[in-house]
Amino acid sequence: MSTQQPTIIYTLTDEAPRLATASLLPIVRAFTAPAGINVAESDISVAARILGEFPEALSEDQRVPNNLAELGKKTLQPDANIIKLPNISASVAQLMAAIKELQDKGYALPDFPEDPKTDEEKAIRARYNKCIGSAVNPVLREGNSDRRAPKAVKEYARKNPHHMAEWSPASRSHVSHMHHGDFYHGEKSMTLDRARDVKMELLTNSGKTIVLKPKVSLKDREVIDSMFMSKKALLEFYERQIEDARKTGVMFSLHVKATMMKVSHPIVFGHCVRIFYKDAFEKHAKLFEELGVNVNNGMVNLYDKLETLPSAQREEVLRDLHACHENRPELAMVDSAKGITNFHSPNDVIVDASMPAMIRNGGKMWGPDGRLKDVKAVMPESTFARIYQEMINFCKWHGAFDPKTMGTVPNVGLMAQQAEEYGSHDKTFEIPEDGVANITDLATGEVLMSQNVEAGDIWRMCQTKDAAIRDWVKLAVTRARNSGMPVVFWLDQYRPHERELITKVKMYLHEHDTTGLDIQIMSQVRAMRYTLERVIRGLDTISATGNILRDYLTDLFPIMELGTSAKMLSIVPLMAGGGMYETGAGGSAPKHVQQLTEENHLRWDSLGEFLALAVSLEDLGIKNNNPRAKLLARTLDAATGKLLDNNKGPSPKTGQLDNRGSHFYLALYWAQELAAQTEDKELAAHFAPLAQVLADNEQKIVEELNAVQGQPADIGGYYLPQADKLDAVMRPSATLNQALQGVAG
Ligand SMILES: NC(=O)C1=CN([C@@H]2O[C@H](COP(=O)(O)OP(=O)(O)OC[C@H]3O[C@@H](n4cnc5c(N)ncnc54)[C@H](OP(=O)(O)O)[C@@H]3O)[C@@H](O)[C@H]2O)C=CC1
Ligand SMILES: O=C(O)CCC(=O)C(=O)O
Ligand SMILES: [Mg+2]
Repeated sequence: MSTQQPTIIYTLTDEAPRLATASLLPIVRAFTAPAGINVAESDISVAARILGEFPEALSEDQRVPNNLAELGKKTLQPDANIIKLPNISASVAQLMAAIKELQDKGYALPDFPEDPKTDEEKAIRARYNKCIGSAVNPVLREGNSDRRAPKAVKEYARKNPHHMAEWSPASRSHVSHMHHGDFYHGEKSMTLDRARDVKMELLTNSGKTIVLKPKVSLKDREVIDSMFMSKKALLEFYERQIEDARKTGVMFSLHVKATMMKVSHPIVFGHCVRIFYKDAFEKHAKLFEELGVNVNNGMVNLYDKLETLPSAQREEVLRDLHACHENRPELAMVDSAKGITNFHSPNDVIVDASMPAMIRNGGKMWGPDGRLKDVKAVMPESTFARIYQEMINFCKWHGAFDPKTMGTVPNVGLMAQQAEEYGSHDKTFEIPEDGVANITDLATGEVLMSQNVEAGDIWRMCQTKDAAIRDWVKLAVTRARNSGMPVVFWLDQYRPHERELITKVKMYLHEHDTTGLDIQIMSQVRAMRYTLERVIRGLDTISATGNILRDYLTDLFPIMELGTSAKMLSIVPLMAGGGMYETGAGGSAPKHVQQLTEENHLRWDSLGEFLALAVSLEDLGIKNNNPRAKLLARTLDAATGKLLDNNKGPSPKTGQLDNRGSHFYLALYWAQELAAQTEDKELAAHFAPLAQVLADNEQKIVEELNAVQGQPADIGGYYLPQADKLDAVMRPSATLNQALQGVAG
């Protein structure tokens, strides 16, 4: 690869997007190569990240570079142009499954130490921990977030509205959150007066000093927060909510984000499971301890451990677990046919996607009997849970949203430089003993923030850099100016962290010409109400939010407006000048892989990839003064519009056009657009034969693509599919493959 050649880095990730890439990337390359644009790959899948972490365990030919670290460095360079597909943020159970698959494939990785004791085990565990949870996004997102539905997509949704279930004012569904003892209520926050190095330490009531984090380097004007969740308050809260659900006869459902909040939320999740099955956990406490059961990783962890017991003993435990259900409410199900509950695995129910799905379903979730029912959605942390209750209230009063008429709510989200919760993982601790948790200046000994905590409380520190906040305000103003939409900063003056942000937002707004712009600051609940009042009148409102609400709102509104967040344009203008173009705002759709392996149908919609590629090309065109890149971007957008108009997106049903078929149509329309344009005759001539051959063979290609469906497909692995098998499954049309090869020359 010449260093002069403009390059787009396309990430290889996991699950459905990885499968889709096997089909789409050859098409992308066929179109970009004639314009002199190189498309490089960077494999940041969980499998590649694991392998990259343990080079010494692998033979020479098995070793892979640490792509994530390389890509992280790239985001700091002004010429970065990265297309980032969603990746698995792995739970412990997923990580263990991935390790097992790799070991079975001959990679001599060490076993995952579930309960590390020796120094060696602890060191291995620390390395594996780097691969758990949201390990990619905080590293790559060196910019704030701009997520919106492009005009064509919104228009399409208005003309082709997805199904929205009805909302009844009599619905008993609601959100339950803590009213004291959670992160919101105990938060302290401050803006630094200068750069400082601090430590996090616990002074126990028994007189010990435990240094939990020896050094955190903080920058001048950075906002830091110290907050804790009381274990006692959390357990009481769960007990009360479980009992309330039982008494009132609604289903119980827990919604957390154990993937992104990889340290705190598995603990929060585990407490709920143990309280729900309290009697069985008390009775078998010793046995569970011996087995090393850890339901922070879900009930699946317990079931797996029980497999090692003699059958009589196992049956007894299972009977006792079942008996708990007598005195407990029904649990919402992930898969009622298979008996998989919300407690099975902490990565099955992820709040950003799970709450919108429930609201779209008229406030209902699936029950154990396979019926949709009203539900108590339990989200312990009140900070953000309240927005969902506000939306539910609104739906009960006004009925379901109407995708035909509703306005749009784009988001400008603060996330750069590991803002807020993103950077908190290595500063989150389960408190071992009662005491005082201090953040102390290393040089002066000054205690900056102090909390009284008890054993089992979760204490954490968050950081938000001044430069990131300043850039976020700028992005919000730019978006307001470019779109003509009002902006609401969702900030709560009663929350200490957000009070600090309000001061900075007001200050940095003065750096911009805001004449004629409508920019307001409102607490979350008011912001939601205000936005929804506009939404039902067809009015658009930009939400400018912190990191968690960025995540929540960019699934919530798109799922109401478009049926899915996969159709979002998701741009990260990198602070160093480059660009990262994410594909959609959703995840990696694990259920789609199952359908592919069972029925050879991939319902993944690559619209997010199409949109991302167009802005990536446009950016490349502008920054490199490359007219061909700009032309590719324009024609790709036109092709995507045509694809929407002609309804050539993938169908969820096996036997109909799927992901691969939609890629074919994109190629056809893109080639036709390029052949038809007159500003670059050479490129037109280059693509005319492809346009012709694809059009002539449309029926044949679609038949070839559809004919393979209905049978199981073997891709040679889940976390590390086998390249040749993946290729064969995802590129089954010889006619299409030949045509693409022809254009590549
Ligand atoms: N940017 C990133 O890296 C992100 C990664 N994740 C990770 O993804 C994994 C799965 O997360 P989960 O919470 O289940 O959320 P997902 O968004 O993956 O799945 C929820 C549902 O959304 C629908 N969906 C999402 N994307 C598409 C698409 N492109 N085409 C069609 N339908 C789509 C599917 O609905 P249906 O089943 O009805 O087809 C899917 O089942 C987790 O490991 C999570 O951590 C999550 C969010 C962002
Ligand atoms: O990083 C993650 O784990 C998920 C991110 C996510 O859901 C999002 O950015 O919308
Ligand atoms: Mg999300």
